[in-house]
Amino acid sequence: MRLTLASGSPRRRELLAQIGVVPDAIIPADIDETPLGGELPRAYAARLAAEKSAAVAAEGLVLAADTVVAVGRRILGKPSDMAEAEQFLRLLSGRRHKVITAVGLRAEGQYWHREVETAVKLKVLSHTEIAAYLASGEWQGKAGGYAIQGIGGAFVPWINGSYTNVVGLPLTETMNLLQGAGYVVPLDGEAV
Ligand SMILES: Cc1cn([C@H]2C[C@H](O)[C@@H](COP(=O)(O)OP(=O)(O)OP(=O)(O)O)O2)c(=O)[nH]c1=O
Repeated sequence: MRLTLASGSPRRRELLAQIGVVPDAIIPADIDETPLGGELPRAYAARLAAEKSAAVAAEGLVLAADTVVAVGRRILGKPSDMAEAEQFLRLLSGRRHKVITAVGLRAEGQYWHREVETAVKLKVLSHTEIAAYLASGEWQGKAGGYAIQGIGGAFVPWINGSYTNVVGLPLTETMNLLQGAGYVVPLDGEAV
């Protein structure tokens, strides 16, 4: 069965590769990521994953995902510039927050999806740490302005839930969606 990954995120491709899933095509979806008025983080992520999967026309299965950081009702997406990344890091400093990834899988006429939440705590960040992190550029393209899989990992003393969900694709749920749609993953019996 043909699988298209509707994502430009190298992390999503690498996470799939980690479980032996190699898409037949990778086509990033170009959609408007502006939240609707009053839209809650989980609903926003779910809507974007659905829109990304629908924006790519392909035979077979189309997989898409969207990751956001949620501080209460507030949605932190990818910072648009360094000033916004700084705002996000100041807000997240010393705080527990949620990282929500919505995964969507589309096949002709059908759509399956899961929204997964991981609780993450960031340590209290000093001005020096924030300045050095901003200078590293790692915040670019990362929801909430940090990357747990990078230097940002040093800011995270605690998580509760799926790690791969924070990096951008919850592998357990993604594998379940693929299996449910009849896609044969290596864990079904092929050599990994
Ligand atoms: C919190 C966090 C997010 N991220 C990333 C995962 C996502 O790639 C990104 C959130 O942006 P998304 O809009 O979910 O995805 P994307 O623009 O990177 O790719 P595409 O829409 O084409 O699939 O933040 C990390 O890599 N590490 C982290 O610790």
